[in-house]
Amino acid sequence: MAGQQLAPYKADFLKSAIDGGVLKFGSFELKSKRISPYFFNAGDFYRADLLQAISFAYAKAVIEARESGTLGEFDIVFGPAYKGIPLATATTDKLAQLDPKTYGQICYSFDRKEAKDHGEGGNIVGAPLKGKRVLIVDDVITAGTAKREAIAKIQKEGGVVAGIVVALDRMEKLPHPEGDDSNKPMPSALGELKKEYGIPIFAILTLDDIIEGMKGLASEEDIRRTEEYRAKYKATD
Ligand SMILES: O=P(O)(O)OC[C@H]1O[C@H](OP(=O)(O)OP(=O)(O)O)[C@H](O)[C@@H]1O
Ligand SMILES: O=C(O)c1cc(=O)[nH]c(=O)[nH]1
Repeated sequence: MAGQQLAPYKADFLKSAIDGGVLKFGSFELKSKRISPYFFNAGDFYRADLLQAISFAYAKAVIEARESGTLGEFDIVFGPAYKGIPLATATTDKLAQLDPKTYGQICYSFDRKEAKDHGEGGNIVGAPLKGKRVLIVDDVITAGTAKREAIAKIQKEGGVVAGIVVALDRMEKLPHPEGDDSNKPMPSALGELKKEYGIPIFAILTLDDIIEGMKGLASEEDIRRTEEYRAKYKATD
């Protein structure tokens, strides 16, 4: 059964992602330029029930991380443009709904990909980041490039990054300086970012969870190609 080993909220989330067609199979070029046989398109969580499912899963993951001590306190939920924007706003709302006492006053904000030069101007929409502890909510981590960009923007505004939560950790290694196809071992993007910035980074699902959850739902060919991809880009940690 899909996601049998997973916490119920993770298994429900995986089922929503598969049923909602968010998890796609084929050939996709990633931000890192790798060609992947699968793609997790968080932009497809556009129906109200799917948005509820994704925001519930993020909120549960955040609450769990706070309760276990993995994640410290935060003031703002930040969604990197573009796909992070609805994720961060919906998660803020869901956190306050699930635990109004703890999260009723948290705020959200997000960046613009291009600065606005009229009206209120600037790069950030929503709560000002200066002096605040900021939790980044994004869809997927692959090579960590988008996460580095988000951290730099937050720091430039005077915010302090408290952690990062994503829906999916693709468990991929960083690109090798000699070329991405060198087949040389490399550490994971997630692990290196954690070390470099000293912040918690956690995911609702990993690629391993997805492969397990695909069994019986996706074609044997899609599963085989995804497993081959995992073997090729698997990180050392
Ligand atoms: O480089 P990584 O941190 O591993 O993440 C990969 C990211 O790349 C994509 O975002 P993109 O910048 O393409 O923006 P989008 O949200 O507008 O799709 C995708 O949504 C992931 O968030
Ligand atoms: O690495 C990416 O660009 C990427 C991977 C993925 O599964 N989904 C996505 O939106 N982006």
